[in-house]
Amino acid sequence: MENVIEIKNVTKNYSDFKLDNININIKKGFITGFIGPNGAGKSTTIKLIMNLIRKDSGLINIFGLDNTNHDREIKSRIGFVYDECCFYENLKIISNEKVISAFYKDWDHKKFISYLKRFELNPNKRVKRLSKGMKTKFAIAIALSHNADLLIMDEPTAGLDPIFRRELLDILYDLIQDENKSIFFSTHITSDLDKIADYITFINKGQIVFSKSTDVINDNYKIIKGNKELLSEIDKQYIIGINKNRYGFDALTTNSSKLIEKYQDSICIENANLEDIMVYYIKKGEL
Ligand SMILES: Nc1ncnc2c1ncn2[C@@H]1O[C@H](COP(=O)(O)OP(=O)(O)OP(=O)(O)O)[C@@H](O)[C@H]1O
Repeated sequence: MENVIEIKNVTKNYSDFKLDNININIKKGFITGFIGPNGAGKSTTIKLIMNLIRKDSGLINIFGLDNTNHDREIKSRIGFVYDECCFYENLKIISNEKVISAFYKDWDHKKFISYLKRFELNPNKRVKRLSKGMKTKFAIAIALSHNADLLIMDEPTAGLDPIFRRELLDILYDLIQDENKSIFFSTHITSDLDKIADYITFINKGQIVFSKSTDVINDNYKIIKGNKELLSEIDKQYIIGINKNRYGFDALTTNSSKLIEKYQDSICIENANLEDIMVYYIKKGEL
């Protein structure tokens, strides 16, 4: 399967943080969600992909091209949404379009106007007068209006109301039906990813915990529950993280079949969602 982004052995050092020799492959034609707790390194990774900061070592290829040597060419094919997007605050939305559209050879004015209507954004409003959510909608409208092959978004749904969030997920889902388009976005709202992501990359403390398809995740990650007696007995090699409570424990495992075989009726099993997986990996608990 073709990769649209390849991150190979990339390291970035800050005074009290290290993005530590990370490797990520983002598949062409799919939606990949990027998850991890605050300060895990998501924005740093995205800034490195977008060549906004300099890496200390490693390689980043986008569309098969080195992202530092082919900066302009690559960026013209990416729709990018992030918090510190640099629009012209004093200009109206429609005047921003005139400036920004010049950067993209495939700019589609009609599409942009239709997104403004759909997102209920007044083209004559100055950017500085937009609310946080409206600014994000404006950034999304821009990102969607130049026929980009790849959408990269850093927490695009933060600050959006649930109705628009749903609409955005529908737009992203429709977009990906064209198998040549790819989407990579970070979010803390893991339920959004439960709905639409094909792959998940999970980062913690500057290291990649895993990159897996959502099918593999759904099939393999389970929450098991048992009582206090079982807690002392259970084979800890099959447990990723554990949460003890008054009655016993619940724990994350990728080996539920082994545990069922061993403990049969003493445990009960539930599916784990992405939030469970993140929480149990990070708060591993005392095994
Ligand atoms: N310019 C910088 N100088 C020094 N440290 C930085 C700089 N930018 C980011 N960091 C540090 O890098 C670490 C990772 O930050 P990053 O913004 O990548 O995390 P994140 O996963 O996006 O977090 P969040 O979910 O809170 O947005 C943090 O400890 C942060 O303080």
